Amino acid sequence: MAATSTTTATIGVSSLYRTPSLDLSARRVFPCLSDKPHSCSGLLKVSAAVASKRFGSLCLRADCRGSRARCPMFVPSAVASPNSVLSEEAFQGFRGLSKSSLEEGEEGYDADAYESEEEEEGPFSATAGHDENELDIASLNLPQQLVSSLEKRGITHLFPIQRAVLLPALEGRDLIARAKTGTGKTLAFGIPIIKRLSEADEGRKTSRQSGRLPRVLVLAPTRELAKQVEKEIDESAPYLSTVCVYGGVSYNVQKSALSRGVDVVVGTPGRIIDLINDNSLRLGEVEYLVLDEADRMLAVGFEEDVELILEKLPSKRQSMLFSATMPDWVKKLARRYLNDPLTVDLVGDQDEKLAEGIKLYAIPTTSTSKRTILSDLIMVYAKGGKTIVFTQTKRDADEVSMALTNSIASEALHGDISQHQRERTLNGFRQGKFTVLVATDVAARGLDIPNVDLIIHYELPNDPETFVHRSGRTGRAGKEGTAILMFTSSQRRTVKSLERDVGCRFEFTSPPAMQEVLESSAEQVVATLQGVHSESIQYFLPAAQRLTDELGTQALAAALAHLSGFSQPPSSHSLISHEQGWVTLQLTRESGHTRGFFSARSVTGFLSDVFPAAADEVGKIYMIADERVQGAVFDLPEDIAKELLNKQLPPGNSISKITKLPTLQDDGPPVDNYGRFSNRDRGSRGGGSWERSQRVSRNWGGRDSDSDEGFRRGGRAYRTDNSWSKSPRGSEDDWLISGRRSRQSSSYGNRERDAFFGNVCPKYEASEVHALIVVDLVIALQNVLTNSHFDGNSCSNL
Ligand SMILES: Nc1ncnc2c1ncn2[C@@H]1O[C@H](COP(=O)(O)OP(=O)(O)OP(=O)(O)O)[C@@H](O)[C@H]1O
Repeated sequence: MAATSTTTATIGVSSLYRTPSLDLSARRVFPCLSDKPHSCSGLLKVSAAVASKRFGSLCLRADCRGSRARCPMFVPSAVASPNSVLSEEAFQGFRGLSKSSLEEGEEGYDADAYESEEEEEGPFSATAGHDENELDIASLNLPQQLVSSLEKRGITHLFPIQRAVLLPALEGRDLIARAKTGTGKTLAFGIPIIKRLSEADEGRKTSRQSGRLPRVLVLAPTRELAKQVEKEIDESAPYLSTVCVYGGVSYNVQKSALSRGVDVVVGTPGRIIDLINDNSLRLGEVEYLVLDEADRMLAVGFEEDVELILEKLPSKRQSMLFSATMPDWVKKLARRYLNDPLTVDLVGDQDEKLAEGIKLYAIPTTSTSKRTILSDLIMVYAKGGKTIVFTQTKRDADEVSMALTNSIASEALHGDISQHQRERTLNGFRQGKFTVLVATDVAARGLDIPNVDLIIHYELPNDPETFVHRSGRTGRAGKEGTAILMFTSSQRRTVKSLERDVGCRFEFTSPPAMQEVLESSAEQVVATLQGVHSESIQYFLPAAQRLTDELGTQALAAALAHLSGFSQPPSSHSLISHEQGWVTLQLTRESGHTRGFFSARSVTGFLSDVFPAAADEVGKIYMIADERVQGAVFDLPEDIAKELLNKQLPPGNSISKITKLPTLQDDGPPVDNYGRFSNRDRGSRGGGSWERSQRVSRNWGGRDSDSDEGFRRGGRAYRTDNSWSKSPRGSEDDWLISGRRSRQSSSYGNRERDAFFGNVCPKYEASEVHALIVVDLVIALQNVLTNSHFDGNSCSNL
């Protein structure tokens, strides 16, 4: 420390932007950097985005350090290249980033020393004279038309990623950028490109020339994202001609739009290649290239197409690459096709990757209870707002959507649905014609649907990135939102891994109790009533008057109950399986009264002693996770439970009906796809999560169950190396500790088997199906035997 002389200049970013021209270099803003001999030119750390919750507080700070040893300039990685623009957060996570930087293998820098200096100043030290209003878009010397069209859409201040990208993009630098979901990446490249195109067009007669070739090419991995980017650019700069090209629709419209002359082409790689081959799209005049969601290109198998397109671009151009992660292929692209790129990272490895304002819940379910719980979750957590439910497969998306439609208007969105229908569905959802969209991961990335209140991960995502992108469909543009992860008992550990990988915390909670569902549906009905037209009300007033006279508030309550779909009283349901007609009880034993190890077997034994009918009918039994409590929860049919609750119990034991599940013990291996394909890589848990995630992404691409443009490179992975992890059968039984088969579990078996063959048969040859049947039987037998070890009674069920 003593040997270091540190000069820190902290300057409000507005002083940068208020200069007459935005075409400034950092050195002009911080003259000390270039003028003073001690200033070690290039020793610039621009902490471009210190985002407050409201994206409000931003400062740029230049640190001129007199010591070579301690200076970020000497970090020879691309991330910390002399002109890198990094957030404070990114700098905190610098060590991890530099590992995965483009110039791997070179010497690192003393991150600890650097951090200690950070601490002295405080990583987010308030900027003297910083004023949010100084950053408003109107004062940035942008084209007036652009400012007005942004203003019309309520966009008056730059978001952090936009602030961070603006200056270097205007300087013509190539960029690699990373920011959290929903934080405005599209306009981050959109605004500078539009500004430069507009300036170039000023006074040019030929700017509207028919047949002109595109100057901007934006590559997006999915049709939906491409359309969205096009919309954002078109709405921001309607005076430019923007054309979107993607597969699944006729070529003619796209070709004639291109032939009329175009400024910006946004598209998916497959269709772009087709149009190039057809000579309808010529890229010889492209000055700006944007690769949006570059890692996703890899995941959906667009590597070759992207490279082919990049080869066809003029070498003199500006390129901007946006990517959530940096798989090897993306690094390779950056090395090969970007010119001395500047890295803008507003995420960093240590931080939560989700936008702030997204509340996360994890809710235990079983495969049989999922659907019932789902509609309750939507009722209680979305409260009539927009919800996106994510499934793993197209089939599930269809089925879940169909099942929901009985109670809530919903539609499915996945890759097998025609492009036109997908667009109709998305528009309907945007306009609020229906409130629940059930989608595969095709919809997870990039879709910007305003005001989505709730995301439900009906099935666990395959990797942390998918979780982040799915969840990022809510809480956009600084708004609040909720994401709920549904998991089964055997997936609890996976949920914990997810927390670690994403850097987030779930609130573990039970499925909504019936009371909550009733209250929420009453609230929604009341809200709907408020929307009834006053004229319509007049027609019903006499009847309402009569009813009120006869029944008082009962009349209104009856109407609310009916409109909520509860004309009949709700039946009780299990908290474990959510099946109707069942209740969940908790047995607790005081510590002095236990004989040996308290287990599921002790529970059945206990029930046999107290009330044999209960032992015969008991459903699933789970031990309570809290070590200080000797207890278990179990399901019983409602009538049996009532009788049991009236029985005299041996001293030290108590049984009660519960309305919320306590935390239960974990059993069995995780049953999901999460990180499965990266197990080998993960074995050495040494790499940072950025590094790990590359491997996840690469492998994940191979099994995408619903990728865009028909890029389906793997079948449904029911059978994996040594497990049946996605098989719908048996997953429950894997962790079932129940001593006996109950009515519940036997019905489960049939249903699941049907689902299994229904799912598998269309995808497999007859011989494979036979093999699957055999394996299925073997597993079933193993389960029975396992249970018979556990509880001799099970054998009698054979
Ligand atoms: N400066 C701004 N002020 C207000 N709203 C903005 C601003 N910039 C962008 N938005 C809005 O925020 C929303 C999210 O922007 P965008 O889709 O570009 O985010 P993103 O970072 O690309 O998200 P994702 O990673 O999910 O693709 C859009 O509706 C956009 O219009």
